[in-house]
Amino acid sequence: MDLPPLFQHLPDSRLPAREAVYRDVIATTTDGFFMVDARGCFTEVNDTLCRLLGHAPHEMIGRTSLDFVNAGSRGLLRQQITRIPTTDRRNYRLELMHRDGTVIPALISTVSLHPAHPEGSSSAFGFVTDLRAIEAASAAHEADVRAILDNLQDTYYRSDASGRLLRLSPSVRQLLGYEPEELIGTRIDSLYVDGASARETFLSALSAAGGQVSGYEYRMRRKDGSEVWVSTNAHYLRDADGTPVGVEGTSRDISASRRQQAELQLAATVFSESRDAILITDGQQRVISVNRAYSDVTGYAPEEVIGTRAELIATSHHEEGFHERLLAELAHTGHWSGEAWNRRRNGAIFPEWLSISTVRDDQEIQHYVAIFSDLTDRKAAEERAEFLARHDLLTRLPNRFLLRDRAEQAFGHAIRANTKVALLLLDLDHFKHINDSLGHPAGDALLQTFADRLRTTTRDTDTISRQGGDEFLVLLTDIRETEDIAPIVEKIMLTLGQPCPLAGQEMSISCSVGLAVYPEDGSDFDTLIRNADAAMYNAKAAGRNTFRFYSQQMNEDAVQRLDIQNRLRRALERQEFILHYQPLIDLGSTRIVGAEALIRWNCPDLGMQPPGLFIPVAEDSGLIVNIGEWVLQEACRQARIWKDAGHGKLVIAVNLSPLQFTRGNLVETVTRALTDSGADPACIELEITESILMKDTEQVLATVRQLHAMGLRLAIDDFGTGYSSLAYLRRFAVDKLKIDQSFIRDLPTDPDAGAIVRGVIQMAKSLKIAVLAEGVETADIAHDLVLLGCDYAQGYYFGRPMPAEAFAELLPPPRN
Ligand SMILES: Nc1nc2c(ncn2[C@@H]2O[C@@H]3COP(=O)(O)O[C@H]4[C@@H](O)[C@H](n5cnc6c(=O)[nH]c(N)nc65)O[C@@H]4COP(=O)(O)O[C@H]3[C@H]2O)c(=O)[nH]1
Repeated sequence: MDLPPLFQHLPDSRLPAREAVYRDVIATTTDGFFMVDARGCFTEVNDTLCRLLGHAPHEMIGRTSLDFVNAGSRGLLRQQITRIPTTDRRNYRLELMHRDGTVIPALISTVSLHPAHPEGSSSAFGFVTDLRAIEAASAAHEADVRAILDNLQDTYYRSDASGRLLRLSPSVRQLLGYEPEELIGTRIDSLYVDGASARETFLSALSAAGGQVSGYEYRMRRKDGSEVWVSTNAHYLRDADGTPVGVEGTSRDISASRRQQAELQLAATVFSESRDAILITDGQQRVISVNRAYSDVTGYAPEEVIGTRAELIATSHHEEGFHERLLAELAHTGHWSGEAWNRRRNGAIFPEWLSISTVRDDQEIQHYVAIFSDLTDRKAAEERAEFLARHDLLTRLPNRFLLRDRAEQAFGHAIRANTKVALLLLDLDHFKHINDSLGHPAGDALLQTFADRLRTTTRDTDTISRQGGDEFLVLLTDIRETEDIAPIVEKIMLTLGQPCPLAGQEMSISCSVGLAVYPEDGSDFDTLIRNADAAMYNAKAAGRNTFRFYSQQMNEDAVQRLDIQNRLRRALERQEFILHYQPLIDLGSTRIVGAEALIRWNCPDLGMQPPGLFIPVAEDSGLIVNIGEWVLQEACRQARIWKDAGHGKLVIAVNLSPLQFTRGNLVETVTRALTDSGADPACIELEITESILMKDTEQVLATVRQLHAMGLRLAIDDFGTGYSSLAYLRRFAVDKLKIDQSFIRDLPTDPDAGAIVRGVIQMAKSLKIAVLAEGVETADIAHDLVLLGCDYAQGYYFGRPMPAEAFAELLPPPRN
C-alpha cells in the first residue's frame, strides 16, 4: 500500500517500521479513521469506524461517504467534499447512520491530501469521533450545573464582553423580579441604578483587582422600580489569549444588611453624639462603654472608667436605702428613672436626671444602660424662672403673685395676733413725663431708686412689691392701731421725695398713696387692692403728693365714675353736649381775635357738667375719641357760621386729647369736619398738651406735619407744667404757647412765676412763636402781661366761656 503524504518526509529506511506503527495507531485509535478518493469514495476505513457504522470494511470500501450519513447531513457533507481541494483541514459535525438506522452524532476532522499524491488530487483522510458519549457527558454536566444554579440562593450571571447577559440563574426572580428569559440578551447596565457609569466603575474595579472581585457592592433596579443593594463576586471570562470575553459572577441582595448597618451606624452616632451622658455596663455592673457626653459631664476619660464598677449615684447624698430601692425596681421592672445626685471626677456633687434600663437574655441581666443629664444648669434656670414668676425683673421686688401669698399669710397672722395689715398703693406723680422726656433708661433708674428707698424705709417683715409701671404696693404688718399707719406713710413719702440724681440732674419726684386696712376695709386681698386703688385715685385728684385712707365715700365715687361713664356713652347720640366759647384777646389792641371752644355736658339727670368732671372719665374709657370728633365738627360748623357773618379772621381753638392722636385717625377726622362745614382751616387752632409732643413718635410728628400742611395752627396748652424742650417746639413748628394759668395767677405775688413768664415770652419771641397767657383774672395781671410783651390773653377778666350766641354779641359789627 502506498503511503499517504503524511509519511513521505520519513527516511525510506525507516518507513516500513514507521508504517507499521501508524497502522497500529489507526487500528487501535478510539476514533474512526477513513481515507476517501477524489470521488468521495472510501479507500480505507479502520475497525473503529466499521464498528461505529455496523458495516464490514469491504461493505464500505468503494462506497461514497454520503451513503453512511443521515439524510439531514448529506447537504453539509457534500459541501465539505467540495472544499477538499481548497482547504487543508476541516472540522465539522455530522449525523452518521448506523446500519440499524441509529443516528450517530459525530465530529469529523479531515485533512486534504497533497495533489501530487498517487491517490490523486482531492483525496483526503480523516477521523470520526463519536459524540454520543461526549454529548451524554456534557448533558450530564449541564444537568449538574442547572441543578446547582436552580438551587443557588445567590444569582449567577454571565455576560459577554459588551455586558449582554448570556446566562442567569432562576434566583434572579427573587433578586430583581424578572424571569431569567426576560433578561437574557439585555445589557446588564440597564439594570444598574447608576447605569453605564456604574458598570464602568465596576469593570475598572475588576481590572484593578486582577480580574476577580468579591463583595463588590452596587445598586440595581428591580422590575417594580425599587432599588436593591447587591454584593457581587465576579471574575473575567477569558479566551485562550487571556483577553476578557465576558464576566461571570454571583450576586446577592444585601439591602437588609445595609439597612441594619445604617441602623447600627445611627445607633453608634446617637451613642457618641448624644448630649446626654450614656454608660453601659455588663451584668456585673462593670463599665464596658461610655460616650463623650459622659466624659464631659463627669470629667472621667473612658479609659479611667471602663472595666471599673459603675458609680451612677453619689450614695452618700441620698437617703438611706435609696440605692437598694433603685436596684430593686430595676430588677423588678427593668427600668428606673428619677432625679439623683452624682459625683464628678473633681469630687463635686451635681444633680442629674438619671434613667437606667436593663438588657436581659432569657433570665440574666446582660447589661445595664444608664443615661443621665446634668441638671445643674436646668436647676439654676428653674430657680431663676421661679424667681421671675414671682418677682419684678427691674427692681427684683416681689410681684403681685408673691405679694398675694404674703398678704394672705399676713391676714392669717393678724387674726391670730389681733393686729391689722395696711396695704399701700403708691403711684409716682408724673412719672410718664420723666419717661417721655428723659427716656426709658432714666425712668427705669428712677424706679430702681424708689425700690431701694422703699426697702430701706420698711421693716423686713413688710413686703414691698412692684405692680408694673410706676405702681408699688407695700404691705405693712403687725399694725396695732390704724393711727399708727399715717406716720409710717409720711416717713415713706418723705424718703421717696428726697432729690435723686437722674440723667445728670437732681430730681425730686413725689408720689400719691392710697391706703386700705385689713380687716376693716376688706377681708381679702382683691378687695383691699381695689379699695387702695380708689383711695389713690382720690390722692391724685387732691393734687398728688399726698395720701388718702380708703373710705366708703371713695367707693361711692368709684361707683359714680362708672355711672358717669355709662351716661357718657349715651350722651353723644342724645346730643347732650354743647360748646361754650371763651374770648381770646390780642393784648396790643385789646380786641377779640378768637375763642377757645370748651365742652359742656348738659346731662338731663345731673345738670350742666364741667369738663373736669367727665373728660378724665371719657379718657379712661376711650370715649374721648368720639366726643373729640363731635367737638371738631361743632367748632368747624360754628367757625363757618361766624365766617359767613363776616368774622372770617376769628380763630377757634379746639382742645385735643392725647388719645385722639393714638387711637383715632385725627387727620381724617379734621378733614371731614372741615369739608362738612366748609370752614377755613386757617381759622382752626388745635391745642395739644406737651405730653403729646414728648412722645415724639414718628406717628405724632407725621400727623402734626399733615395738619400743618392742611393750613391748621398748633398751640401748646398748659405750657410750663410739663417738661418741654425747645427742640420739640422747633421740630413741631408750634404756632402758639399758652402759658398755664398757675403761673399767671401767681404773677403779682410770686417773683419766680414772673421770672418764668418772662423767660417763656423771651424764648417764644426768639423762636417766633406767639404767646398767650391763660387764666387772666384781673386788670393788674393783664397790665403786667402787656409790660412783659405777651401777645395774647384769655381769662375771666376778659370773658368767661359762654354760649355761641352770647359770644357773637361781643364781636364788633362786621366791616363790609
Ligand atoms: N380759674 C380760672 N379758670 C379759667 C379762667 N379762664 C379760663 N379758665 C378755665 O380754664 C380752662 C382752660 O381750658 P384748658 O386749659 O384747655 O383746660 C380744659 C381742657 O383741658 C379740658 N377741655 C375742655 N373742653 C375740652 C374739649 O372739647 N376737648 C378736650 N379734650 N378737653 C377739653 O377741660 C379743661 C377744663 O375746661 P374748663 O372747665 O372749661 O376750664 C377752662 C376755662 O373755663 C380764669 O380766668 N380763671
